[in-house]
Amino acid sequence: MSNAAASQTDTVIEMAGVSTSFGDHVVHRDISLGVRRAEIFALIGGSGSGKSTLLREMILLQQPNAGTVSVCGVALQGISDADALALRLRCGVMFQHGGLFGSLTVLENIGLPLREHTELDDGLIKELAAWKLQLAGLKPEVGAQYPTELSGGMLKRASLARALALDPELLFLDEPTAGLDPVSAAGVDELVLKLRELFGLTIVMITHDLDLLWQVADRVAVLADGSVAGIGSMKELAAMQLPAVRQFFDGPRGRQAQQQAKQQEKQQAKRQTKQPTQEQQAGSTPSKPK
Ligand SMILES: Nc1ncnc2c1ncn2[C@@H]1O[C@H](COP(=O)(O)OP(=O)(O)OP(=O)(O)O)[C@@H](O)[C@H]1O
Repeated sequence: MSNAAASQTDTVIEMAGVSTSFGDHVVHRDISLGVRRAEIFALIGGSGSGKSTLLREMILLQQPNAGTVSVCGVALQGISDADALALRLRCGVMFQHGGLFGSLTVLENIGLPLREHTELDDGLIKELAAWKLQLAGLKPEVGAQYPTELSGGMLKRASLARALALDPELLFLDEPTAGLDPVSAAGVDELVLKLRELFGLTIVMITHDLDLLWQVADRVAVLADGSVAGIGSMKELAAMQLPAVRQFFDGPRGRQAQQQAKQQEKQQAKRQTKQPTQEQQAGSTPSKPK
């Protein structure tokens, strides 16, 4: 495969020259970016910088005024209803406020996409919903509860379980740790990494959570003044001298998250030097049974 062809298939979401306005209010000016297969890609920016609007444009909830968006190789402009539905079924979305139906139990909420979009019988739907509940880190008994009975962290996990119901290829997370205590938020870091590792999901998330960004994001796009002010790994962004980017790193939370990330990197490096590598293990003589 040529390099050009390889890079095309590796880019799952492609936005080119995207401009968006609401009346006179210009939100995006000529934004271009690509999200690669199986990467964890984050959108950050100040309040009102257009993160949610950009995400909505990726999941067919909004049309830009100009430019092109393609997802999994499908151009979204002028897409037919049938193709739009097919594409939506390949995308799991976890909305910021959960979006679960209050009149349904957690298990019924998780099973809803399966009930709507598959011919599976009730028993199988229940089983699959229970598996997604477990995958999202919730105990089986939570399935019988109603959304109003759940803590903020549990609600996010239940919403994530529903987003995973149809085994999506792409997962969109809108502020997955907003409103969570640090322990619950740290659990989300691990969960996001696990999902990518287990299923090779491509994950796009909006977050203000610097810990989450340092721990899980492969690349981050910083939106400011209608454009992408910077794009790269957190390390690369931290080294940039762009004012819009620096704002995220120079506050007390930014410094703390950076220090924490550096410490974890050091600890990991130490652990790696102590542990024998797989090659070393494979090559070592097995100890004699005692
Ligand atoms: N449907 C709409 N009609 C009019 N204006 C809108 C609409 N949707 C978004 N906007 C405006 O577009 C701008 C960008 O909104 P958006 O929600 O994308 O920002 P954001 O970066 O996600 O903000 P936040 O971090 O506060 O959620 C805001 O000024 C918002 O008021």
